[in-house]
Formats: sequence, C-alpha cells, structure tokens
Amino acid sequence: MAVLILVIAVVGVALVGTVAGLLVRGRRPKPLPNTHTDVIVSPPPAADTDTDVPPVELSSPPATLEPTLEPEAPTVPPLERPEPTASRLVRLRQRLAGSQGGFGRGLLALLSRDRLDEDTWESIEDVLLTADIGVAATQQVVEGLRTRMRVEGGAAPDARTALREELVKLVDPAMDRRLQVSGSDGKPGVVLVVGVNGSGKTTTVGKLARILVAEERTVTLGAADTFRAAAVDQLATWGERVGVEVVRGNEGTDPASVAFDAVKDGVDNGVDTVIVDTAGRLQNKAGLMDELGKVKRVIEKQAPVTEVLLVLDATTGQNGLVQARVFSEVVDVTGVVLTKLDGSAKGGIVVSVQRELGVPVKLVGLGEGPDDLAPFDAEAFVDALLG
Ligand SMILES: Nc1nc2c(ncn2[C@@H]2O[C@H](COP(=O)(O)OP(=O)(O)OP(=O)(O)O)[C@@H](O)[C@H]2O)c(=O)[nH]1
Repeated sequence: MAVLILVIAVVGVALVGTVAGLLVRGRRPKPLPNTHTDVIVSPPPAADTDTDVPPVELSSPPATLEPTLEPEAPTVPPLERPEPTASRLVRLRQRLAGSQGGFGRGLLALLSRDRLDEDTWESIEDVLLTADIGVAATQQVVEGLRTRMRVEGGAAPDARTALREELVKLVDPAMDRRLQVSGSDGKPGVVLVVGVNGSGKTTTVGKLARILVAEERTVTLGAADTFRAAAVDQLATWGERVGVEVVRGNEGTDPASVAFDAVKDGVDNGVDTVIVDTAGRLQNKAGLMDELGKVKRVIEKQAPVTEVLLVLDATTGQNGLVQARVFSEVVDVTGVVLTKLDGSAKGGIVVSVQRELGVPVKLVGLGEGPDDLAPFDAEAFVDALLG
C-alpha cells in the first residue's frame, strides 16, 4: 500500500512539473513593440493610412445584435506641403507669358519691320505706355533701341536680342531682391505687410508663409487686419493648412496690440520669421501714418522689423502707383509684391513702381492658388514678356 502511495505521489509531482513548465514557457515575454518615436512630429496620417490600422472594436456584440457604432473619422485635415520656390518659377512663367505675351510680341513685331519709320517708333512707344512702363522709361527704351538699330544697321534679325537687353536693363537685374526674413541676436525676422484693401495683402501673407514653410523655416502669423473679421479668419485658414500659428484679436481690436502679441509669441517660441498682416485703410495719410507708425513702434519693442512689403495690385495701373507713393511716405518700404499679374497685361508696372519708389519688386502674384506667388527675377520676367 505504502509503495502504491509512493508511486502515485511520484507520478503526481512529475505531472505538476510538466504543466508548470508548459505554463512558464507560454508566458515567456514576446519581443517588445518598437517604441521609438521620431523627434520631428510627422504630419497627421493621410486618408489611405487607415488600411494599416485595424478597426477598433468598441465592445463585444450584444446578444440583441444591435448595430455597433463606427468610430468617428478624425476631423483634422492633413497638413499641406507647399511647393518649393524653384519649381514655382518654371510653372508660373507660363502664366506670366500668357498674360503679358501680347505686349512683348507686339513690340517684337514692330521692331522686326523692314523699315523703322517714325510711325513705327510711335507705335512702339504706344505699346510701352499701354503696358504701364511709364513715360520716362518708355523714352529711355526707345532711345536705346533707336541708337542700337542705327549702329547695328537695321531691324531684323537682332530685334529680339536688342529689345531683351533694353528691357532687362530697365527692370534692373542688379537690385537686391532677397527677402529679409531672418532676425539677429536670436530674434525672429519680422515682415510687415502693408497695402490697400483688396490688393491681395492677406493672400500674400498666407502664400509667403507657405514659401517659408517650404524652405523649412518656422513661422508665426499676426492677423493685425482687425478692420475686417473675414481677413482674420482667412489668415487663420492659411495658417492651419500648413501648421503655422496665427495670433489674432477680435474684430476692432487695436491692430498694434495684435502685432505686438504676434511678435512676442514669435520671440517666446523662437520662430524664424513673424509675418504681420495689416489693415492699411487709406482713409487719409495722417490716419494711415498713425496706424502703421504705431504698429511698427510696438513691434520694435520686441524685435526690429526686417522687411516692409508693400502689396500692389498690378491691375490698378497708375492708381496703384499713387497708393504706392502714399504708403512709401508713411513707412519705409523695402520691397514690393505685385499681385494679380496673371490678370493684367500691364507688366510694365514692375518698371514704373521700382522707379517711383526706388525699391525692388521682390515677389509676384500670378494666380489665386496657394502656391501662385514667386520670387521676382528680372531676366525670367523679360523672357516671359517676349514669349
Ligand atoms: N488672380 C489673382 N488673384 C489674386 C492674387 N492675389 C490675390 N488675389 C485675389 O485678390 C482678392 C483679394 O485678396 P485679399 O488677400 O483678400 O486682399 P487684402 O488686400 O488682404 O484685402 P483686405 O483683407 O480687405 O485688406 C482675393 O480674391 C484673392 O484671391 C493674384 O496674384 N492673382
């Protein structure tokens, strides 16, 4: 009997050991999932990534087989990737050629005539004046061309080269067109954007932010156009699309206080550039001077303004030039943004505005698309004019 009990005990111990061994092996730790996270936060996943993520089961199906709720789709849209500046120029040159080609081609046709009589020279002058190049510049270019044609003896075959060289000289490739978007002493660069309502200011601020984001710079926007609530919302949308913070005030808030807050925010967060949109109501010169003067003064309590961009609508012609003059008397304009060049055949305004203000055109707007803003280049511009 004792032997029997002993045998049962030995078999029992052996069985328990085997089962325990199996259990321990079953609990052996699985390899850990990869917990490494990127230092750079990636944009929210695009719509097609949901194929990688199994649907979340909210609860086990109830006995009554009621329909289960689908998890809600995330509402945050993915961040956009703005187009790099280099490819913009190639794409937008076509658009520039489309709107300005008539002007350049008209000049070329006149210059290529067998006989360049006085009537032809007058027609050449008319074409230049119609394109808004301005009287003095027109005379300069006609003089230059007449001299060359005399010296070189006749029009064709070199009319294109001569015209190109004269126009490039006029547009002045030597002007420094770089945007001052960097600050010093660890402070952000501050770009103040001014111009009359409707010239495309807010749109330009949004597009410029995209250019800077494409160049991997960090940006904060200041919606100091508190005169028009829609402009503030418009800017907020531009910012959201590329993940750029927009500092805003309520409608009617003092624009200077919004500008101050935006630049302070930029300094505190160590961003590269703060761009400030302004209202710029051209009610009268004194009022404008007060408003923009104050905006600039309060900004400079935080960081120096590195660039003042005047936005001008190319379709407004001579009227735009009058506005440009008033703004440049009120604030030190350092660069011009010429918008809506796609909708105007008056590309000559580039020349007149540069002569009028003595500051370079730095950017051109060539459409309503988010990336339809490009750095201005004198030679590419003239080539587009000549088609
Ligand atoms: N075709 C074309 N349209 C443009 C261009 N730039 C701006 N626009 C349009 O011009 C209109 C006015 O632009 P906004 O940016 O709202 O003008 P704004 O100067 O900020 O006007 P306020 O906010 O009233 O001060 C909008 O419909 C823009 O889409 C451009 O280069 N080409």
